[in-house]
Amino acid sequence: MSEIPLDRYSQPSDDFPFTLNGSTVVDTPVEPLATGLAINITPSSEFATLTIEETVQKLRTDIKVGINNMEEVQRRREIHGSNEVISEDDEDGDSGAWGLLKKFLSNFIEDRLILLLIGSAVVSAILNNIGDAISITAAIVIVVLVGFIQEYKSEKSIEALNKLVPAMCHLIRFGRQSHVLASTLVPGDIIVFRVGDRIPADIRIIESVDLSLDESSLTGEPDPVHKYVDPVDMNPNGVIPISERHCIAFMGTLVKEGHGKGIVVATGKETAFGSIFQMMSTVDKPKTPLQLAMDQLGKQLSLFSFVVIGIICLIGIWQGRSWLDMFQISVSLAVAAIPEGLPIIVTVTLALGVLRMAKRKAIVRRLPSVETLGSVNVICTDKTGTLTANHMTVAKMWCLSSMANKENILNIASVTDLRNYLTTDVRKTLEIGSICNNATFSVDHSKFLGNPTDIAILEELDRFDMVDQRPKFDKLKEIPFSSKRKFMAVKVIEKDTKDSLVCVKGAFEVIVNHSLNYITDAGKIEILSDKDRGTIIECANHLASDGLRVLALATKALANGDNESSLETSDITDLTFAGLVGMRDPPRPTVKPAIEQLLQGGVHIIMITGDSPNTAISIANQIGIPVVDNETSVMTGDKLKAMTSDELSHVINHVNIFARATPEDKLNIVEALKKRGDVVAMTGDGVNDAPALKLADIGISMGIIGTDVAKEASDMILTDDDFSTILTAVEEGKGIFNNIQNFLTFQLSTSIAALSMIALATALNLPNPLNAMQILWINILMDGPPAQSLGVEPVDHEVMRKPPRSRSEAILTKAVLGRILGTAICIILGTVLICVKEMSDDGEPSTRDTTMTFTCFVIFDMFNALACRHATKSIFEIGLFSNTMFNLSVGLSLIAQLCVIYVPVLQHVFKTENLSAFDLVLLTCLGSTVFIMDEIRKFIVNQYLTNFVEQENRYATTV
Ligand SMILES: Nc1ncnc2c1ncn2[C@@H]1O[C@H](COP(=O)(O)OP(=O)(O)OP(=O)(O)O)[C@@H](O)[C@H]1O
Ligand SMILES: [Ca+2]
Repeated sequence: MSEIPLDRYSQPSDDFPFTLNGSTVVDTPVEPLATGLAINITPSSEFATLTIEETVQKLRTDIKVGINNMEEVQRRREIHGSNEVISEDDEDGDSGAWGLLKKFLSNFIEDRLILLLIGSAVVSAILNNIGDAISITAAIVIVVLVGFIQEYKSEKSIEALNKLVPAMCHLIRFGRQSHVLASTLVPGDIIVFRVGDRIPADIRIIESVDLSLDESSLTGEPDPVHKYVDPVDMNPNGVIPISERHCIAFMGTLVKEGHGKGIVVATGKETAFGSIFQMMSTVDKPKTPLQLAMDQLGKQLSLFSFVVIGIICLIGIWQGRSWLDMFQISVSLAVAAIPEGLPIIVTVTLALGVLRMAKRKAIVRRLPSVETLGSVNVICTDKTGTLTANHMTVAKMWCLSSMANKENILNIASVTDLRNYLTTDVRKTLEIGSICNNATFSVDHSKFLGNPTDIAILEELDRFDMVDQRPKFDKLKEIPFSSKRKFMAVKVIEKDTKDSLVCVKGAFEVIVNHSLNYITDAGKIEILSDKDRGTIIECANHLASDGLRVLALATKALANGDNESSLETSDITDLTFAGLVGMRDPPRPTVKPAIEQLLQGGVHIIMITGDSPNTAISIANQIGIPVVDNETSVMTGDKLKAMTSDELSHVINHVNIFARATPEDKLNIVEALKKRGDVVAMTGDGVNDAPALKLADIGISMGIIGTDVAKEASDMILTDDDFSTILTAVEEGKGIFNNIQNFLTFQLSTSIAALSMIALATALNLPNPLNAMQILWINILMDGPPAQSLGVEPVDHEVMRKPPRSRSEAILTKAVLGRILGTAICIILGTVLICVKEMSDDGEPSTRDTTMTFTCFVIFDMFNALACRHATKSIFEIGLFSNTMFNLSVGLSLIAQLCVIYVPVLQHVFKTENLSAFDLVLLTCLGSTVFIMDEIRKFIVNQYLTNFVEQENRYATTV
């Protein structure tokens, strides 16, 4: 049974057609939909009208503790099934051996060519040509079997793709909260959710704080919907439409704002999403551009082959050959020449590539993205957590009064006893840092959990012999940190003294602008002069140029006893400045080499960060992002906002850093780049990043710190949040494309050679060099395992030295076509040579003659496959044994070929006879010419390329 997690790559949330025929789906049973299917009433329509108490009672659960009995959980799972949406397609497709057999048999009927072959077997039988009839039947079964196995494999690998991103949720059960797989939920479970989460089941909301959900995946309505806990009035006319169930959070929708809590009322198929999905499963999965191109190529080739075969057939009959013979040859030729396996091999190659990428920490959510990856020429990346480790430590501190200027910055890392430096302003700075803080110590993990910036401050307290100040205070209100505001503030009241104050920490520009006073080393409060402001900014910039993230800390005393829980952004004025802290977040060690390779491959890299320009430049220098000139290469968010999209696209070519940028700026950046025709990859993790991730050609989200919203909007997820994984993915993307080109070369050259040879023989009125069975055999080699194994050729790391492929570039480039024709000509000449030599003795095609010709062709083709493993590199460079699948399938094909020649039963079927060892050696020598020829071509190409690169380098050094 194949589960379809909501993340199913083939079902992007934005274009998954929940709106059928323009009308929004509403789950009333009365209205059958255009597809002829009515949607069932789902439990949420009833629960929407119940109060919280009624819901709790009905589902026998507890708001605080959740379900408190494992047996009960199991019982409910047995009744309702696991919380997964399963498509009906897969359900009956998997109903055991019978389902498989049915599928297998349907292959005989669906393929018209196979039907024709069956027809010809029947005709042979009627004409008493039993031998022929049996052989053809055997051949048909083999052909269909090979195709069937491949198709099965392709389906299996696509199913595996669907399971790559399991949905998770925060569950309360047995009185504890835990992070679990969404598939484990049962009705009655209590769930908490917050901004960025995806709703894991249909949930009756019992707590809602500023809660609004994006239900577009369900209703097609783009605006977020507010949700609250009050029940909906009963609807006398029947069922309440989905859009009016404002106390229900539906499975698959996304939390856009706020947070909440709720009781699971329906899971899996019983959810609104599930009931709609069941209908949708009949809708065709979208194909990737490459698959479409392959389909088209297949159609063109079919048409071409049909015309050629038609002509061959007519000429043959006109020449007076047996029409049954001609019919059989033509149909076999059609089976062989038409690369019907092509689309499947492409799909399998893409799917296997995606699985390989997943092992290397990049999960591609949509198949077409694999192709786009190879064309990416601009990567926009976040700094914190992607380029850097996201592990912050306080490296330096500075206070105005006790340290005066940038010469006296306190270097925390190099001081052994920090207690000696604990002046009042330093103490205040740290106190504010611990009060304005959301990190918590987890005894379970024996470390701090929360925002790395917050953690860094708490971790430093010990060395100053200080303790967390939060237990002394009651928190009244918080303005949470946001990348847009760039500060965080809390209003607290001291428990003992009832002193009320505001503590703020954030980007130094913001804090300094809102500061009126500063605190001295003796604890007095003095007016902050403009000169002082200048000094602070100078020191902050000095810290930043060292690659540190700089935060300023400030406070503001309120009236004693002020316990009103209100705090607005406008209250953050007239602050008292305390000090600066500089935090180090070291670059990930893997990033520098990755950037070097990407730059070599002509990829433009842009860092987008909320940190200050100096911090960004310093980090860029450390990891090798070129900053040619601090004026043109670095742009701040303010400057960016003042520009139009057109203006931006004119200058963006030179920009490598956007500093003090907000997630909203990312959208403008992507737009400007796309305007230039760039193929853009953009990283992101927050809810605000989603629009930019969607707009980018490849939206990349972070597996660890990313929100569900960002993941949903993205095309690819980095499970380790590491920038260098993007390189891996781009590399794989390019590699997969090359592999596809390579097996295309192999298939098409074989196909053209076979077709031309028969056409030639017919046109020249010579006997047919290959009989129907032999042609079908060649078809199996060509469409089957050897071709498939070319698709899993390991990636050659040198692909990164070539520039990104243009998106409009055809798969069959001139170079590829040249290779195909060259190879085909070589095979034809060689095989015709053998054929003519063998037939020259008596002019009649004996069994030996066709055996020789047939074996010659097969050996040629295996050498051809070997040559096709790489477009430009010698086989000895890539290693004869680097593709085990290939060696295995070619080895087995050759053994099978020997069986066909030497095993008596098969001799009968294929009309072959024993060949001498000398014959085999001769054929091998001849067959290897196609390989040798290609090696020579590669040598010449490489020679030319090296010269070219040398010239380029020489040019680069002279400039
Ligand atoms: N938890 C926090 N509390 C207060 N201020 C913070 C906090 N985190 C960051 N800042 C301040 O806001 C600035 C911008 O941080 P922000 O988190 O927006 O950067 P970012 O966009 O995450 O960085 P990047 O794009 O490199 O990942 C920082 O330079 C810092 O001064
Ligand atoms: Ca074929």
